[in-house]
Amino acid sequence: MQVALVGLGVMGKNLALNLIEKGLNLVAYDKNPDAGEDLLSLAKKEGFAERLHIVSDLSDMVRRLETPRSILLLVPAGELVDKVCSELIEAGVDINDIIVDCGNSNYKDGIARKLKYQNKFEFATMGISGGAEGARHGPAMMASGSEGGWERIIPFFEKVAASHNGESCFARVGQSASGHFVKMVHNGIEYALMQLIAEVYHLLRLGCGKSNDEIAALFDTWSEGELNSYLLSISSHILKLNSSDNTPIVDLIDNKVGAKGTGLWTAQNALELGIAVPSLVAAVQARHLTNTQDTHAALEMTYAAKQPAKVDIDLEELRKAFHLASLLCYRQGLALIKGASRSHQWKVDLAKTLQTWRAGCIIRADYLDQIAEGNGFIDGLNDEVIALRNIAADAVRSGLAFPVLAATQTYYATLTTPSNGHLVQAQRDYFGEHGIKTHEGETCHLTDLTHIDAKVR
Ligand SMILES: NC(=O)C1=CN([C@@H]2O[C@H](COP(=O)(O)OP(=O)(O)OC[C@H]3O[C@@H](n4cnc5c(N)ncnc54)[C@H](OP(=O)(O)O)[C@@H]3O)[C@@H](O)[C@H]2O)C=CC1
Ligand SMILES: O=C(CO)[C@H](O)[C@H](O)COP(=O)(O)O
Repeated sequence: MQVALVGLGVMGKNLALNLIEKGLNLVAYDKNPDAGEDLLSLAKKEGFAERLHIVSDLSDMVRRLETPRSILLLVPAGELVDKVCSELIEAGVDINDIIVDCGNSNYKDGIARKLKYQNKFEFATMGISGGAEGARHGPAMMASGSEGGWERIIPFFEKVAASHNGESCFARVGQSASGHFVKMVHNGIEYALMQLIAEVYHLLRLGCGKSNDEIAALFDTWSEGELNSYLLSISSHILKLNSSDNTPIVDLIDNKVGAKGTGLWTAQNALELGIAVPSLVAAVQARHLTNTQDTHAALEMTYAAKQPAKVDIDLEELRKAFHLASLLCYRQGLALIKGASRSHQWKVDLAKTLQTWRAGCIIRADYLDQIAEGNGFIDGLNDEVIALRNIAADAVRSGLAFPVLAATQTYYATLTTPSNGHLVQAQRDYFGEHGIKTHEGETCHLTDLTHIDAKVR
């Protein structure tokens, strides 16, 4: 089988090597000729360059491909995707060809492009996760759509993707551009889990005065049990890295955090759909706050100045709190996918979605077994509930900032304790005559239930 790949950066180069290694013939192009040369020399070194053909323009690529053509794009999201699509039309792709956008594109752009290109070629979308290592050795692949062109390439993607217990982490999760929506939410969860780990680190380092090595050792102990996850493992590894003069690498890094858009889109979509994902939103805003010039988060860049320990944390309680908080981040993401699927009629299969996250991707974790068992995956975690409450309280008492930990504890409490919406309903009706709904389900006004002599002015 033969496919083409446009964009040979971090993801494209590594996916290209993976594709060739698995037996595919690849025609590859990047606007930067050095990227093609670099890929060719890597493929030579690994001994499978005979299945790789680097081209220096898209017309040559289109000419060389067997028809119907299958072309993958791994270029930065946004206008560049349309630019490459236009160039490919110019180069001669036709209605029988499939072009799969594999970047982190906004799913709304995917829906628009499907319509825009419907008479030119088949436009399909697929989210990929796993970074450079995943792309090289087996990423998670979240595809969608029911187009005919997929049938040609699916058997191959199933082999190229990571696998978990012998099952591929490639799936067409639902209809339309739902694959990109699922990848977007994957990243929203990713932001929240990264921030949560950073907050646990923060509490231990500044709150309890532990060293990077001690925290790394604790993370390693946790990884030996049910908390084993890719993000926890890389965090421990990072904490153990030292510069040549033995300074911990983390202490040399500025604390302003960038973002490319998927976390923000997750928050925006959740707000638009009316689905609560407070931990995911808090993680996006935590990044924003690191970039706000006049906050301490931005000004006090490093941990170099030693601060005295302020809180006494029970480490077993911290482990349990971290466990429940992590599960709750996935719960929010899955609720968002479910709600969006219902609104857009995408028929997203959550079991297939979770299957794509089992290996290869950034949010892979052993406790996904627990999540895959179904909706009740946070039921019965009574000790963890108490632990989350106690740790959140300890954290707040330290005076340091824990946006995701606090939001997650509040999220759980909101799910499981009485709400105070009745007073807010009454306030809205008092000033704006918006109406209230009673326990009996009757819609009326405060003035239907009581006589109000004179309203507060
Ligand atoms: N890095 C990651 O961990 C992940 C990234 N993604 C997504 O995958 C996509 C690619 O990401 P990544 O590989 O990191 O990005 P890179 O910036 O490393 O690579 C993009 C490549 O596309 C090339 N390119 C740009 N414009 C064109 C064009 N018009 N024609 C051909 N090639 C072009 C770039 O060339 P040049 O450098 O000369 O501009 C570059 O080599 C993005 O959408 C990203 O969000 C998804 C999952 C993980
Ligand atoms: O998709 C990814 C991982 O799954 C990319 O690494 C992405 O760039 C991460 O998002 P951000 O750059 O906003 O942190």
